[in-house]
Amino acid sequence: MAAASNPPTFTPTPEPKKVRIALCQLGTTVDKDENIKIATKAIKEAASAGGASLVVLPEMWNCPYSNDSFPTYAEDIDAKASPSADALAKAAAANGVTLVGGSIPEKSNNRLYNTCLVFSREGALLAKHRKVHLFDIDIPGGVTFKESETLSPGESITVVDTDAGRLGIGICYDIRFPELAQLYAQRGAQLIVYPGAFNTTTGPVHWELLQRARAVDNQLFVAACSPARNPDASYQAWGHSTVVSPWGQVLGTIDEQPGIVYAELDYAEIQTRRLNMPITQQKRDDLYSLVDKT
Ligand SMILES: NC(=O)CC(=O)C(=O)O
Repeated sequence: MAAASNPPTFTPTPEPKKVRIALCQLGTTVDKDENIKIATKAIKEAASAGGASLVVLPEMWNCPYSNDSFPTYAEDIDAKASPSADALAKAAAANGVTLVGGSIPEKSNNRLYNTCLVFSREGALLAKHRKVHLFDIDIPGGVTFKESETLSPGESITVVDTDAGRLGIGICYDIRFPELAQLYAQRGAQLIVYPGAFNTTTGPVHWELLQRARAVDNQLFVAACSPARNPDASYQAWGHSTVVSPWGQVLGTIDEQPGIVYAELDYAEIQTRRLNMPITQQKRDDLYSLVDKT
């Protein structure tokens, strides 16, 4: 039997617990300051009225989703010149929530990235994930988009321990790559969070399907948070922010309008599903394996 080239077992996860998650499906405008206000208000509502301890924002929540916008709305996070990051840190601390801050265009060393920031309940920056797989597609009669015209891909993957569990982070198109989710599962992620903005061509067919597939393949929770649809925008977001259980059940979802989706995540379900159906022990490392190159 050939030796497996990567560890066959899961990294131990933090203690199972229950977490109330809120996905804020924000309506974005062309006005960045206004978008920051909208996001701040939604985080407050999710924490106070909604009782969430984990709050998630959508992909590119501070700007329109377009290659024209990314360079002009981009902020330098490392240089601490980021009003959006500052607002997120403050909102996480003011409301005492773990915050997966969707994504914003980031500028760094003459490059642009599609970047997600994760903050602790105290407002400390815990992780920064740059979208690894850029969204370059051309579907005639449907949607054509080429993020690589303006953006560069991230070069690392992100698993982060938070008060709301061990989270794997991906951004939108990253969800289409099952190996990434599998690596996150191997590293003990309990929940994979995908800020994302599918569209009216791919969304109806693939959005929920991919979330349920990643959840069932890896027997963990998946949450994907979209912007609301703006009829005036050049890119028509699908909306439908959704939370899925390790059994592939939709725990919460919404249509394309602005709103907040809530769900209870009971992390004990992960262990139950893996005990009941031990696919990670049953996989054939002698026939195939996933290579972790990070
Ligand atoms: N916007 C994306 O990154 C991905 C998307 O819309 C799709 O995969 O479809």
